[in-house]
Amino acid sequence: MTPAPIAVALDAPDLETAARWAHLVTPHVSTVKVGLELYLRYGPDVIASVRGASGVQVFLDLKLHDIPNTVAGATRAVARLKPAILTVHAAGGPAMIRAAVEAAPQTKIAAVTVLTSLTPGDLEAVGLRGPATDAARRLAVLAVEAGAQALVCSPHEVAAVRAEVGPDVTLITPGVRPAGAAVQDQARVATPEQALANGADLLVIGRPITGAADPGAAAAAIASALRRHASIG
Ligand SMILES: O=c1ccn([C@@H]2O[C@H](COP(=O)(O)O)[C@@H](O)[C@H]2O)c(=O)[nH]1
Repeated sequence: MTPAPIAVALDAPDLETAARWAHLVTPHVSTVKVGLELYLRYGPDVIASVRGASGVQVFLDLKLHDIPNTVAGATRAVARLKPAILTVHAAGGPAMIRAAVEAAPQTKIAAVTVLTSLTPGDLEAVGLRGPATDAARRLAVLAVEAGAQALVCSPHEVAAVRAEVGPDVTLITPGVRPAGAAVQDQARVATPEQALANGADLLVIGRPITGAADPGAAAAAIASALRRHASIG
């Protein structure tokens, strides 16, 4: 069976836990995601540990955001680990995004538009007036024009972003919660089925899977619900 288009966020406090989660979920999902907590604690070794023998696709979610020269250097430093996807913040601007794209020709650079944890009040407070969709669309176009091959946005904005950037850009949505699951610190959320129906290519799901008693079973259940939905819808 083809693994589901899910990136499991391995936000674990230690390497052993992350490697165990990766081992349990990789039969069911296409991708595992390494974020700041794990990478800052363990560095490059974490990639081999979570990739394991399965060779699952690794998404390195470092959300780089600095001047272009610094981001180019940081991107070169991690490109040798061959992550399939690496994130930068779209708000870093076109020159920064282009620097990342040129520094890692074998890795998809994904630009984060508007963090899924931000509420309308938060957006206003950081000077982004108007709906999240407006900012996400604007940042998406800027990032794609600068060479980004993928974008990160919430399931609420993904249809509008797709309409702006067309079918060839990979759209990645965190902020995904199965019906009834706790929303936690996320703000703009939807179910896995809704996120896919809205046009997402890859769903980022962390705690609803890794916080389950059996993360492998939780990943398998979401994957099979998505398959059922796709065959009915
Ligand atoms: O806008 C964004 C960008 C990245 N993330 C990351 O996705 C996961 C979500 O984990 P959950 O446990 O499913 O909430 C996490 O690693 C974030 O750093 C995001 O949530 N929103």
